[in-house]
Amino acid sequence: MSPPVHIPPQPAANPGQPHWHILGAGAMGCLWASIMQQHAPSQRTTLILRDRQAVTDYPGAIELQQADGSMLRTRFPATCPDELIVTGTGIDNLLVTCKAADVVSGLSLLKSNLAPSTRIVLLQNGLRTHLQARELLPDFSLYAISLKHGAWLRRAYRAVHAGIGECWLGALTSRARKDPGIVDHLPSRTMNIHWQAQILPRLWRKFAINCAINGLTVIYDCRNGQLLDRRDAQQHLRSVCAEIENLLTNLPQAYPAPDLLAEVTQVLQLTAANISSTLQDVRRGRQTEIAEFNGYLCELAESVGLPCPLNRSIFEQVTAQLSC
Ligand SMILES: NC(=O)C1=CN([C@@H]2O[C@H](COP(=O)(O)OP(=O)(O)OC[C@H]3O[C@@H](n4cnc5c(N)ncnc54)[C@H](OP(=O)(O)O)[C@@H]3O)[C@@H](O)[C@H]2O)C=CC1
Ligand SMILES: CC(C)(CO)C(=O)C(=O)O
Repeated sequence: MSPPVHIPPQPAANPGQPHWHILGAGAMGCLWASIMQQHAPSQRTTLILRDRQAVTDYPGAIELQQADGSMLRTRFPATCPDELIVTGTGIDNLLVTCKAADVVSGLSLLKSNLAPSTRIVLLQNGLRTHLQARELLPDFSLYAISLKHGAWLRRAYRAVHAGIGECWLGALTSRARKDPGIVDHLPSRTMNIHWQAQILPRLWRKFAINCAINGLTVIYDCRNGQLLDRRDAQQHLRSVCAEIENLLTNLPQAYPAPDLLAEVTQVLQLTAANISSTLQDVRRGRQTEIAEFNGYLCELAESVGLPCPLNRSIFEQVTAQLSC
């Protein structure tokens, strides 16, 4: 492995340069912080960790193994919501990289540090969080990124950029729609970020893909590609995709997902060696995002009387894994 490349310490406050705060320094937070600082060394990036104890334990730097195997070691200052609230620090740009279940509570905590002009970018999988955040902050500059990059943590603050993909960035509120220039303040080349005028259809499509894949990888306890190798899993996948397609065609607020099985098959081939995020969470005994995938789909379906037995069964089986 090559020796780490050290990025110099952060510059002092520079009014001409954006200052990004990153909420949640897990796999995605470490990846984006490192790439953002590499992309624009004169900008400042501050990590927002969960609490004061996390700030005390933080080693002062993040190491990222990049997709080409090279290592990047970058120093970042860290803070936590408590400190930001007590000091009344204003946040100009916020990248939200915690899990979906933590987004609304995290944004609510930081509300006094945010102004309508604050650019807030969500990059969670799922959909519910985006809709809830939009309800919480309707007049703010709120964006969403749908991404095909993969990252995981070797241990705390040691991330691996496992799969290079693309990202689509779009507005969730009308204020954000007026500022597509945000893409220039993000590492658009390294992360392959494209501005997407209509982000919701893309979020729905990714949601459908996560509903089809993630839970099944837990049920069959396998890497993504193995869902295509096992006859029982393949048959299950086919039926689940058909149920999701039917639900999304009939749910009033949804965007239909035509040819879902074909796209899911392609994703499984491209990510064959990956362990899905949900299976990784189950193996580590961590809360999964299954409630945001099949759980949310069932809530939507059942609220209008649409049957969803396969998705309900996936939701229940995955949830049961963590409670036993
Ligand atoms: N990893 C991947 O390859 C991909 C991830 N995504 C999406 O990105 C999101 C993040 O995923 P990932 O990085 O893997 O998740 P991780 O669990 O690795 O990271 C989440 C981090 O957020 C922290 N956190 C939670 N709440 C707060 C809070 N209130 N204040 C500060 N920090 C907080 C967690 O801290 P603690 O450890 O204390 O809980 C944890 O460090 C998910 O929604 C996922 O679906 C999308 C595509 C790919
Ligand atoms: C598309 C997929 C399944 C790739 O692993 C993913 O997004 C995840 O693991 O959450």
